[in-house]
Amino acid sequence: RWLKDKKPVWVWLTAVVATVVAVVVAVVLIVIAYRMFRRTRQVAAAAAEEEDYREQKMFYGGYFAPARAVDDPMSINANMVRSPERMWQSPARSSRAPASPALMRAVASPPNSTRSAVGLAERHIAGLNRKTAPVASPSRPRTMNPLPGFSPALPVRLKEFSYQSLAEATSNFHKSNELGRGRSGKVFKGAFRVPENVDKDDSKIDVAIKRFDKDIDINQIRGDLKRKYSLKHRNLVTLLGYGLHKGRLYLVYDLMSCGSLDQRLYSDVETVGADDGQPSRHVMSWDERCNIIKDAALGLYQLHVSNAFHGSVKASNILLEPGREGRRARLGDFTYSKVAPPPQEAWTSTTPSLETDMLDFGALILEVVCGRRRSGCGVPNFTSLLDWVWALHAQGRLPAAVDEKLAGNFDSKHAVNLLLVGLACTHEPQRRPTIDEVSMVISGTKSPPEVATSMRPSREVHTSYDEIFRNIWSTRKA
Ligand SMILES: Nc1ncnc2c1ncn2[C@@H]1O[C@H](COP(=O)(O)OP(=O)(O)OP(=O)(O)O)[C@@H](O)[C@H]1O
Repeated sequence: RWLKDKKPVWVWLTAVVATVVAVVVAVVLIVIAYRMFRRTRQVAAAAAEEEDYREQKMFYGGYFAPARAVDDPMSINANMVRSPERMWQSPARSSRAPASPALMRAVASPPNSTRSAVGLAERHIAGLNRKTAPVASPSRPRTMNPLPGFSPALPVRLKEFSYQSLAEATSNFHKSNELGRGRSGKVFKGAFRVPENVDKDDSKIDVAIKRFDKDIDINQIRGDLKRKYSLKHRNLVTLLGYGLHKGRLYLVYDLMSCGSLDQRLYSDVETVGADDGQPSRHVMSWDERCNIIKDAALGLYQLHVSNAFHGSVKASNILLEPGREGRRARLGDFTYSKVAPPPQEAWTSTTPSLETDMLDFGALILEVVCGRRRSGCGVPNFTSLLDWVWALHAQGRLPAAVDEKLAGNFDSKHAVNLLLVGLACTHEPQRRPTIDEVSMVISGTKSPPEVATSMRPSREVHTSYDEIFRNIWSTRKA
């Protein structure tokens, strides 16, 4: 109609200018909205971090004190950081890949550098003391890595407990307080009284106390405890303290009220929380499984960037607690004894190291996705879960590995990604992905690696560290 009306040129010009202005205004508004959204997210993340640090500062009302100045046992592990273009690609990649020059400079910087976990903690606490704003403060530490949801750990000073206080906390290690049994001892539920909080709600601190068996050689762990520090992190079960009595070692940990992953994953009957007291059927949901894998990955990432390895990543060492949206997980049962793996010349594919952690973590991912144990997986003709999943992968039927109890209620693309990254962790050591790579696949910020069916590793490489550890343990006992 406009054309027919033969409007004068100035009308056309005005229309064009108005359109351009409208588009520019729209773009500006979108940019402003996006920046505000990002800013809100940053503030929320900073507030969560702030909360973490505040909690750390007042760690159980001062009963377990946060560390302030320590000989930093934690420094960024240069070997963990690689440039993105090198990820997945280099078959001949050295497991001790050289760090980027920037990182090498950071690592070479003086002790108490702001890049160490301790430095970060101290700077942060100092920042809090000055009541600085969460985001704007120049003294606030930056998170060390780009993983979504990750914040660095803080050091915690270990407390030494007398046998008397440990016995009192557990009613003399009464059977009714027993939480579980591992290869090296029993774990009991306990509670310490906090004298300064007698009239308050938090007058008791619930803990889990691991009592090592009498015949366990505790020298390695005892040496480890000389460091007197542990880590507090939302994805690690903090070691709070220890006790020694008549050659027996006791370790005191955060109590994780929902027990361990193996107890929940492999039992689909649950009495806890049933309204009528009758056992209720409960299958761990897909979202909960994804959260647990993510939490465990962030916990392991914290250890690996701290130059430590775990050495026993398995479902019984993933401990659970209630979260806002289902249970959340923490990686438990680690000590500092595993800081600084042996020199490279001394490595074999099975020497406990960051790489064996990755093998175990890959097996853990498969266990959670498939809802089956890594050995004795319950599939006819297969004992090893890894063998079964590799076989399905060879047939192009990976989704069939997902736990059938989920009755199809899962995101099949994400499930396949998890299975692929789990399989990639079972490659020979130097080709296994690192925990930062795995974490990115888990959080969906990176695609999984190519896993050709021909890449299936030899059986020796399949050997879980757990089995090796059992052998070492029995040799030691002998
Ligand atoms: N902090 C904790 N909070 C709650 N329960 C715990 C805690 N630590 C351990 N447990 C329970 O105690 C059980 C035994 O733990 P423990 O660490 O001794 O054994 P493990 O990891 O199975 O074997 P090991 O460490 O000897 O190889 C766990 O499976 C878990 O159910």
